[in-house]
Order: sequence, then C-alpha cells, then structure tokens
Amino acid sequence: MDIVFIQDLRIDTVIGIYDWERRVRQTVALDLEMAFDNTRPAASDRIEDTLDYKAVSKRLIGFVEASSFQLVETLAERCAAIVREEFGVAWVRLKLSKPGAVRGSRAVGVCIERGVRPG
Ligand SMILES: Nc1nc2c(c(=O)[nH]1)N=C([C@H](O)[C@@H](O)CO)CN2
Repeated sequence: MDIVFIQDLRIDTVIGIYDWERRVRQTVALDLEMAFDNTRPAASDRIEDTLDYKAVSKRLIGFVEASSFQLVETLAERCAAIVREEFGVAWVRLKLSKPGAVRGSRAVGVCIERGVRPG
C-alpha cells in the first residue's frame, strides 16, 4: 500500500469547550496519511492521476477555518470524512493536534483511522 501524506498543516479555528475558547481562534495541526496506489501517477507523471495533496490541503484549510466545534474528536471525524468521501480515499489516518492547549505539554489531541486499509 502506498501513502500520500500531509504533515503539520497548521490552521487557525474556533475550537474548545471553555467560554474563552469560543471567543478566540487557536491553531490546530493536522497530520494525514492517505492510502493511494501511486503506480499510475508514477508511470504517467500526470498530476491528474495523483491524489493531489495540495487540493486536499486547500479543502481542509477552508473547512477547518470556517468551523467552530467544541471537541477535537468532532473536527477530526469531519476532516476524515471529507478526505474519504470527496477524494475517494479508502483509508486515512488523521492526527489532530492542539499545540499548547495543556500547560506542560507540547500538544494534545486525537489520532483516528477510518476506512479499510488496502492490503
Ligand atoms: N478528549 C478531549 N479532551 C478535551 C478536549 C477535547 O476536545 N477532547 N478539549 C478540552 C479543552 O477545550 C482544552 O483543549 C482547553 O485547554 C479539554 N479536554
């Protein structure tokens, strides 16, 4: 199985359960691993044959910037659904980090896997 990945995609959004968090924008960071058979684009050298990581990134930036969820779990789930449904990705591992949210930690967050991992 091949992977197309996006690392440390930082996006500002409204996220959190506390009153003060509803009034500010905080940065979240996304790491994605997306299953994709890279043999065709490797043979054709055509962007049309790829899973375009730039297109995925732009879509997620637009969605996350406009969102205002309470929980990182909800935001992660919705991002994974976009990747699977709109980009035809069979399996995705998505880590959503909230840097600096807990004093003493570099980041907190969730890591989810959705879909069926190709063999
Ligand atoms: N499992 C989770 N725990 C917590 C979340 C969350 O989204 N998922 N959120 C918070 C607060 O918003 C926190 O990030 C503020 O520092 C606490 N726990």
